[in-house]
Amino acid sequence: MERIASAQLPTAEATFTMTVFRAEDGKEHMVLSLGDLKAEPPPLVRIHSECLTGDALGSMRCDCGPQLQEAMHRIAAEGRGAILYLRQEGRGIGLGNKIRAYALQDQGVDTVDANHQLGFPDDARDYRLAVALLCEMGVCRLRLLTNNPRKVASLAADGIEVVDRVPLQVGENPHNAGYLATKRKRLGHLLPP
Ligand SMILES: Nc1nc2c(ncn2[C@@H]2O[C@H](COP(=O)(O)OP(=O)(O)OP(=O)(O)O)[C@@H](O)[C@H]2O)c(=O)[nH]1
Repeated sequence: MERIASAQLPTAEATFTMTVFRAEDGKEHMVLSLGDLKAEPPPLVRIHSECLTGDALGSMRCDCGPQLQEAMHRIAAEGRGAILYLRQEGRGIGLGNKIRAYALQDQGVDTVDANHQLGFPDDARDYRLAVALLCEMGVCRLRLLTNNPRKVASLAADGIEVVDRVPLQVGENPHNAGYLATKRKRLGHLLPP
């Protein structure tokens, strides 16, 4: 993981430091950070997977956009923390394939079966990327903003101590109710029924 550049990024929530890293496959990933990440208590961290449709366009098919906004808001409120923005669009299958999966979901297939019909696993992400970024920043203990127990387990398996899982339940709407229900029932996300 190569550190490329860092600069200040003023936003409505806070002025974050944005740092770009390049992985061995050439993909660029981003960390938005605030305050001293090595101080106690362990910082609030969000590991966010790229979602062009939700993060940039405000799509209501998923909860990604509101989760990103809420993570920025909570980190700003604490005055320290980080968002790792991983370029693993579409749970790792890429934008074109995610839209193929959306087209299948438009015909009634759920998000997991749509991935399978396209020949992908339900979740193709690799959190070793996140571990490499955390190690680069010297963060070995954190409080993780997520509803996804798989994320917590992946980090723990690679030696990152998740001292607390902080739920991030925002952005439910009539368009994504079925999608969220599938995340809960088939992907193990800790979401209210
Ligand atoms: N393949 C696929 N990817 C999707 C779909 N909807 C959203 N995504 C992607 O899912 C990723 C976000 O993952 P989620 O499963 O929503 O949440 P998570 O990161 O596992 O868990 P949280 O930390 O609780 O948010 C982003 O990369 C989105 O682009 C879909 O229907 N199909």
